[in-house]
Amino acid sequence: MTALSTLPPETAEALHATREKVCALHAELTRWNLVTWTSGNISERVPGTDLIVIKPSGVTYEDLTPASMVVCDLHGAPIEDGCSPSSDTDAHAYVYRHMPEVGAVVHTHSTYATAWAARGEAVPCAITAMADEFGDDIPVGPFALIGGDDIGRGIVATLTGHRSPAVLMAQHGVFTIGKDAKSAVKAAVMCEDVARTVHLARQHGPVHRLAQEHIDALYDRYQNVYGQRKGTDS
Ligand SMILES: O=C(CO)[C@@H](O)[C@@H](O)COP(=O)(O)O
Repeated sequence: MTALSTLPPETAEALHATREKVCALHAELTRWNLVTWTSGNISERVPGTDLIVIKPSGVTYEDLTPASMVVCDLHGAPIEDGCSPSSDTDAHAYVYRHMPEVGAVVHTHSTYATAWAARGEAVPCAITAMADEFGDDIPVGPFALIGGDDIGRGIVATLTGHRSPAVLMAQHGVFTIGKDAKSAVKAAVMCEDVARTVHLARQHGPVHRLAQEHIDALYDRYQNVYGQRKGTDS
């Protein structure tokens, strides 16, 4: 068990900043009604290290603090004594080991998206907001019991080579990935938003997937043109 005090100063500083950020972003899961009680969790890589920070298991959101965020290696083992890491840590860690481009992982049981997961049905890319953020349908991954690599393996198998940053794990809930925790949280927020919209639309009639050429054009615009140019004050 490595004592955090033995880490180089720059690593300790990066770790502290990541703990602060990951703790603060958990408030976005409750703000957008994506979680109930202690469900859900966020993790992020600590820059320049083979460490991650993840939510402690079973701690209510109002009791989360930066210091309670658990520091683990890429196999999900805590590197110091303290809180027990999320029960989904194995899944997060598997994603980090097999998708090096992923900087953060989020897990929720958000209502509408989890209803699609309960049916094992992908959310069809039927609205422009889906094309913007997901660039495709939101896919379904296989059901897997918690603990071990099965959930993580299903996430990686489903999202590798897929434009969507979100996957609906069958009969379980949502996992999203991103370059950083804010991106992965945004994907979770948008996943629930579009799952609700398409669900409500389908209650009153069929929904139709957008033409692929339109999905591609919308995705390219949103990912590469939308918003403020990088580096401009906004
Ligand atoms: O979905 C599961 C397990 O897969 C929940 O227990 C999870 O959302 C919350 O667990 P943690 O409190 O992070 O251990």
